Amino acid sequence: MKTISENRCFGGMQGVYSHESEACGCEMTFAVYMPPQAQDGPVPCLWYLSGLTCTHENAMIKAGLQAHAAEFGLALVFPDTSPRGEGVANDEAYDLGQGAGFYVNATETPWAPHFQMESYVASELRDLVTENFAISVHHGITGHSMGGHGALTLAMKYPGHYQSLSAFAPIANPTQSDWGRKQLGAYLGGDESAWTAHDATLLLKDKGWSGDILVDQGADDQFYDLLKPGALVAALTETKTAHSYRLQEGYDHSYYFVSTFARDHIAWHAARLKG
Ligand SMILES: N[C@@H](CCC(=O)N[C@@H](CS)C(=O)NCC(=O)O)C(=O)O
Repeated sequence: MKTISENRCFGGMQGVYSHESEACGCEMTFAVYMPPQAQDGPVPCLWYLSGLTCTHENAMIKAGLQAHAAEFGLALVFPDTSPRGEGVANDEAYDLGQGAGFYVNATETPWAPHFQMESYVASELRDLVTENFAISVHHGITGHSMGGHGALTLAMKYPGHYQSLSAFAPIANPTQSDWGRKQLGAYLGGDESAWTAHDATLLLKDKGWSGDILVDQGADDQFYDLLKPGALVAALTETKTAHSYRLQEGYDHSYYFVSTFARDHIAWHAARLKG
């Protein structure tokens, strides 16, 4: 693991690091925020998965999570959204390839050799940060848009991995959306039965979630129709999953929306990760 930068931030440390990823077969960059409480021993860890076009950096500099993480004593991990580099497959579209890994393990050409973001986030990077930082066994997960999809699906796919769950404007029903069908088809192939394990709405009905879920969604989100929040809310209701779904009047899809509700999400996770 290489240190790219470390900056004191709200009494803790915002770091950016890179490492050679076995899962993705390339160098991966990620960011970790350690709160001041970590000086006294391991702290719970909140994973923040970012959306389309993002790197580890967008949320780190725009979501304003660090002040709240310092207040509540949570570490933050910001993974990249895909493998990157010259030898890594890409596409001209902003929503496929580099910057758009969708948190799945690709099985199809040309993506399969590097696009293994599910294993990367759920296993490899988790092991790496747990070994190298004062992080406890308590992990929560959240994310925005494609990252909200990643948070919801990884939490349900890996029971026991994450003890708390929330999302900001998640891609909630990707098998029924152009933000999903295109990418799941490219990465996993045309057999749609392979897609269902990567759709939060379908996973909720199939496997469910053992805890409760906080979802914030902007009512003026310019991508509202692609995100399909209604399908997720219907599944939450149908499965009697405890949740707080908040449709936020006037808010769009941007980091102004994410940063506005960042403290509520940190408080949600902190309350569930202390036990
Ligand atoms: N077509 C848009 C879609 C991308 C987009 O809005 N991405 C969201 C996540 S889905 C984002 O977080 N963008 C980066 C940022 O706002 O810093 C663009 O390329 O700007």
